[in-house]
Amino acid sequence: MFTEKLFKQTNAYTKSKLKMSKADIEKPIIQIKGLSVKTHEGEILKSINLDIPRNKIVVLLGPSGCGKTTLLKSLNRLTDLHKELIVGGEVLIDGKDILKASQDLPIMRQKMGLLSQRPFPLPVSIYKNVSYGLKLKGVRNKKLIAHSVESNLKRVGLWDEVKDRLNNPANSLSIGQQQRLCLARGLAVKPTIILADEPTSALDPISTKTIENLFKELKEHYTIILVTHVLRQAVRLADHVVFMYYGDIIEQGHPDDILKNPQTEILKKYLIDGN
Ligand SMILES: Nc1ncnc2c1ncn2[C@@H]1O[C@H](COP(=O)(O)OP(=O)(O)OP(=O)(O)O)[C@@H](O)[C@H]1O
Repeated sequence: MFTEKLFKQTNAYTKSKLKMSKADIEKPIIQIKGLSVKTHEGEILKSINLDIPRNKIVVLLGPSGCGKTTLLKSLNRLTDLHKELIVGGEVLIDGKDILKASQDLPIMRQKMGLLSQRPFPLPVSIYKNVSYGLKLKGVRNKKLIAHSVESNLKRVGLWDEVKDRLNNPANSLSIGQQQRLCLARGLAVKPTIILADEPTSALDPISTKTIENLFKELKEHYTIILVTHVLRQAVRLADHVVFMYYGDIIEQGHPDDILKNPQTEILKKYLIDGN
């Protein structure tokens, strides 16, 4: 009985995906329509239109200050935390406009895992970091929680490294391990989208490669939106590249077109200078 329930819960996402028609799977998971973000001092995003395809890695590129992080923050309404930001337009996730105040924010945010430049583990144990989201959702079944902790730590390749010290504080891990722990914490609440803002910028090359390999595996089940300044990382990972400049999308498309055959002088210069 328990095994059956566990199976049902742990496979909920796969099943919901199987229920989707081919046409639904091919529809963009996110449609951004006329998204503008401004302050009283000026525009940060200038009426952006962008479709994010499902189960792909979409890379946001562009010089510092062009609005990449602001775009990511708009997708899970972290912009709400900055009262000075005035947000307009529509962000449709699976057809629902998440900018509408009536949306249930916590549920909407659960659909999105967030990885930042530096990992922010909670100041509790490794185990509690991964179980946190499920507990918040009201799950009390200890076997189910233990299964989730183990399977998500395995998924990010951390289980063998931490299985004998699950009760140690999360901040006893290396920065690379902490970043994978944060990814496991996010995956435990079964998001459909992962927002990653330069997630490897604080990591050593080996941890970076681990995260990159994970992203390649995870895109089978998740849509990943990745901000990076590392062009080689964009080449390695991107299915779709979006190049931004001063709050606008200048070019977007397949990495072979965007990175090897840029059409605008601005992008050509960026690819040469990296700025
Ligand atoms: N809350 C805010 N209030 C005022 N200006 C802001 C706010 N948030 C962002 N900005 C401004 O908006 C612009 C875009 O910032 P954003 O962080 O989105 O850029 P970015 O492309 O992610 O840059 P980087 O690559 O350096 O991280 C910057 O000029 C920034 O100073």
